[in-house]
Parts: sequence; structure tokens; C-alpha cells
Amino acid sequence: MPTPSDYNGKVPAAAGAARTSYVPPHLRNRPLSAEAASAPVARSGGYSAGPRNDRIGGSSSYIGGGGGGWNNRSNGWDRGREREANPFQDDLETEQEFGSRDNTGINFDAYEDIPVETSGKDVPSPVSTFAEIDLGEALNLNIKRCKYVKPTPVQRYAIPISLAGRDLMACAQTGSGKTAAFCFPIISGIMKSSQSAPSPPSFSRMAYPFALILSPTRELSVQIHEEARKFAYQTGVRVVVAYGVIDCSGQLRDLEKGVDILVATPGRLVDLLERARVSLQMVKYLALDEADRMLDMGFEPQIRRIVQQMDMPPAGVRQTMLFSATFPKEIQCLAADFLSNYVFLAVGRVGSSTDLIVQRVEYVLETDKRSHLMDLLHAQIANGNQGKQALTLVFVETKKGADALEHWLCINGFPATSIHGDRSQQEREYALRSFKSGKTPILVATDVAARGLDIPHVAHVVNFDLPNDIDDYVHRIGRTGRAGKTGLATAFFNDNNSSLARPLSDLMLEANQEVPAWISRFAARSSYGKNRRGGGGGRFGGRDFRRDTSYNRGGTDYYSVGAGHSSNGYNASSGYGPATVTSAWD
Ligand SMILES: Nc1ncnc2c1ncn2[C@@H]1O[C@H](COP(=O)(O)OP(=O)(O)OP(=O)(O)O)[C@@H](O)[C@H]1O
Repeated sequence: MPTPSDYNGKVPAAAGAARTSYVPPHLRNRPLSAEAASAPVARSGGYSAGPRNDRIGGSSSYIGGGGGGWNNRSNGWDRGREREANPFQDDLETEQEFGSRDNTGINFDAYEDIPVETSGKDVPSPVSTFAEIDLGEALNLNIKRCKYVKPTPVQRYAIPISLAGRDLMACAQTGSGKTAAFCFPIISGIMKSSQSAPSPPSFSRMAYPFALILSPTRELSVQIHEEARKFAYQTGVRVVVAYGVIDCSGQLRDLEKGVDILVATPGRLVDLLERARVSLQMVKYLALDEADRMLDMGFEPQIRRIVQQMDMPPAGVRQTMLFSATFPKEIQCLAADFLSNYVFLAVGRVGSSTDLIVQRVEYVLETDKRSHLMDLLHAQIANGNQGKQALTLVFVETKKGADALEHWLCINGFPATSIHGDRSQQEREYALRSFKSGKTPILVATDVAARGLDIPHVAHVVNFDLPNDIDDYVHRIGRTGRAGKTGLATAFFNDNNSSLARPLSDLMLEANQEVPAWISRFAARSSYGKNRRGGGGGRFGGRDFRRDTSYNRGGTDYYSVGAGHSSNGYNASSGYGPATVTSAWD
């Protein structure tokens, strides 16, 4: 097995030969007969001479690239082999179900005055429009097809930083467009560099992705894959997903056809690496979505295995991007192992919720929860919010609890389905489809659905059982109030949740929510320091942990706050306890 040092500065020996089933992106617009004749030649500098260095300063000087550095890719990857399906088709169907999903009407002005902080050395400047960024014609066309008119704040900052080749740790609120923020630079980078990129060995059935995007759940990987396919449509960049256990042979066949961007869950990827079906030696871009979750106790060993113990180029050679809405200090500290000279970006306060979500907390005894939920659902119907146009997501603590509540709702006349780790892959996919389409407008879920899922028309999130960790609460309620739209989140609180009282009331105050007096009394009573944000007073910490004076690596100046960006609202972080592991996570 090749090691990163084998790879560094050198491409695989068989780089000159094209595989029978794999067509590298730079050859995909050429007639088939020309492909064999113009098989790629290894770059002298290996990956270190790739898009990362070439792009610094925003210039378009790409090795092997003529003119503005762009390959003229007017088509997708379907030359004579497999037709590239139109990934926008599903959107049309959803629009028919629910009416328009027009992103142009999105109230992104709601994000405009949000404080942004960057730290790190020589942070590239943000942009205001997509036109200011040299993403390439094909990608720009897809941005238009997605109806994205202007970049969201996290995109305004993160895209230029990533295009400049810098590693990035980015924290931005739920529903604020982080997926595109890491997908655009990856797709653009692959498009630009691929004219001179090596092709994988011809004799191998192994896949050699240029980019790896890891996420914690199957559903999120599927969603990122769907989004990335839209952004990459007809760019010549091929996106493949690997997750779960379902249809393993189908996924293997997809991999064998060639992959530029591999979206995967960690467990599935480890399996593919062990079976020698995937090699990471050509990975130039590594993105971890929900990065704090990926690096907490549950996933960290698998991530270390993938990133540090296989054949992936090391930090500094590859480009690494970490994204989440929450980034506890101890996880930031851990994440620094995977990064090199990185920029820290915080859009809004780290771990804060958006004030587009109206948050309500109600005191409800365990025994009263079901009838209380029923009251809420009846009220929604009375207010005309139920039905196809308004979906309700109900979070519970356990898989058994999810099954029981789903059953109870159904027998009481509320069309509900459920998603949790004990359901089969098919059942999970079916439940999600049924919920998204409005067929069953109530979804009962464990934390498996807490992060990342972008389901339009979720109007109400109910925390039937509150989580133990405030960060999980932030992600859960973030399933509504996305992309500038408003949403409602209701939490059932009782004495069992007293340790959450303080961080919850702090979070609600941060988001300009009305905090009931009784929860403030709970907060005053509960002991400090129990939760990540439990200690240190009213405003919980949230910023680049390198700015903490206790962090010292030989006196290096690791940060400087980005000039011209607001730095208000950040205080010294303190009081983070150990990360808690959520139950029922798959
Ligand atoms: N520039 C844009 N203009 C309009 N809509 C956008 C833009 N960027 C993203 N969106 C839309 O915003 C929604 C939320 O984006 P996304 O799922 O990437 O959010 P996120 O920040 O990753 O959320 P989470 O933290 O929950 O994972 C998506 O429906 C996406 O299509």
C-alpha cells in the first residue's frame, strides 16, 4: 500500500494509463478516440503543485491550463458510457408537491448584520457576490440553476479562503449554506487542476478520489451527495456516495466507474479501505461536515484511522476543511491535529442558534407529554399550519421511544413515521421520503436526524425529550428556520432536564428569545460547569481556541483577528466540560 510519503511529490507509477472504466475529468469532454492518445502525464510536482498553490492570490495560472485556466467543460461525464442524470429533476418534483422552492425569495438579509470573526495568518478577503469569485462557467450555471442569487455570509468568507488553498475551521449557524461553502471550492479546484492531474493505475479496481467529504450519518451523506451532484452537473466532476450496508455491490460498481469526489460515512469508508476498494493517496481535499461530531468520542478513532493511518497525504499537502454550527473548545483543540496553518471562521457566535427560530420552552411532566403534544398538533391544525405545507419533527431520546410515539400518534389519527438507528436502511429512506413529501407530515426521530438534514417546509421542531447537550439542541432546532426562513421550536422541559436550564436560557437570550422566569430559576439552582457552557456566567464562550491564553505552542503567534470584521460578541471561553455522547445515535 503506498504511503503519503510515496505520494508526496510523486504520482502513482501507472499515471499514464487510462482505466477501461474510469475517465478522468480532464479527458471527459474529448472524443473517445482522443482519450487514449492524450493520456495524462504525471505532474512533476505531484499534488503540491496542484490548485492549492496555483490559486493563491486569485490568479488563474494553472499548470497545463491555457487561457484563464479553465477547461472548456460544456458536458458532464457521460461520454459514450453512462448518461449523467439531471440532478435537478427531484427539485421539480418537490416543487410540484409543495409549490415553489424558490431560493431567490429567501430572506438572507436576516444574516447581513451577523458578526463575523476570522483568525489566522493572512486571511483572504471575503467577497459580496458569486461574480467576484472565479468558480468557472459550468459551476456558475449550476449556482443559477439552484437559484442562489448571492452567497450567504459563510459562503462569502469560506469560499475565498478555501480557493486560496487554506485549511479552514468554519463555524456558522444551522441552515446558513455550509454545504455549498465547502462543495464549491472542491468542485472548482478539481475542474481547474484536472488538466494536469494524474489518472489512477490502469490495473486496479481501486477508486482514487481527489476529494473526500465525510459526514456522520447515512442520510446526511446522501443529502450532501445530492447537493454536490447538482453543483457538479456537467462540470465533468463525478460525485459518488458510500454509506451504510445497503446495495453494497451498487456502490462498488459506482466507485469502479470512477470518482472525483467521494462522500461517505466513516464506517463505510473504513470498510472500503480495508477491502482495498478505495485509496486515499490522491486526496487533495478533505472536508468534514458536522466536524465536531466527527471528532467527538464516537467517531474520533475512525477519523484518525482514515486521515492519519491510511494513505492520505498529510495535513499541509492536502487541504482540510472542517464545518459545523457548533465547535466546543476541546474539539477545536483535537481538530487542530488535522489542520495546517488554518483560518478559523465564526459566522455568528460559535454554537449559537439563529433568531429566525422562535424558541418556546414549556414545563411538561413526563406523564403529560403525549397529551401536550396532541394539543400542539391540534392547535396547528386549527391554525391551518398542518397538512402538506407544514412538517413537524419530534425529537425523542430513545429508539424504543420513537417507535412507541409513532404508533401512538398513528392510532390517534396523526399520520406519523419514524427514523432511528434500529430501523433498516430501506425503512429509514422510506420514512424520510414520506415525511419530505408531506405524506406523513410528522416525523418522530432520535438524534440520527438532528444534524445537517435540510428538509424544506419543516415548520415546527418539538423536543419531546430534551437532549443532554446544548449543542445537540442547537442542531435539532436547526432543522427549521433554514436559509433565511422562520421556524418554531418547542421544548418540553421538566425536572429531569435541570442541567440544561442554564445553557438553554443563555442560548435563548443570545437569540433574543423570551425566557420564562421559571427556567431562569432552574438555571440559578443548577450547578455550574455541568454542561459545556454551564460555567463562566451568562455568555458562553465561542471563538478560536488558539486565542485562549492557556493555549501555547512555543510562543507562536497563531492568530490575528481579521481586519475589518466585527469581533464583538466573543468572550474568553471557559467552563467547557467533557463532551457528552448522545444516546440513540447511529
Ligand atoms: N447562496 C444561497 N442562496 C440561496 N439558498 C442557499 C444558498 N446557499 C445555500 N442555500 C440553501 O440553504 C439551505 C441550507 O443550506 P445547508 O444545508 O448547506 O445549511 P448548513 O449550514 O449546512 O446547515 P446545517 O448546519 O443544519 O447542516 C439549503 O436548502 C440550500 O440549498
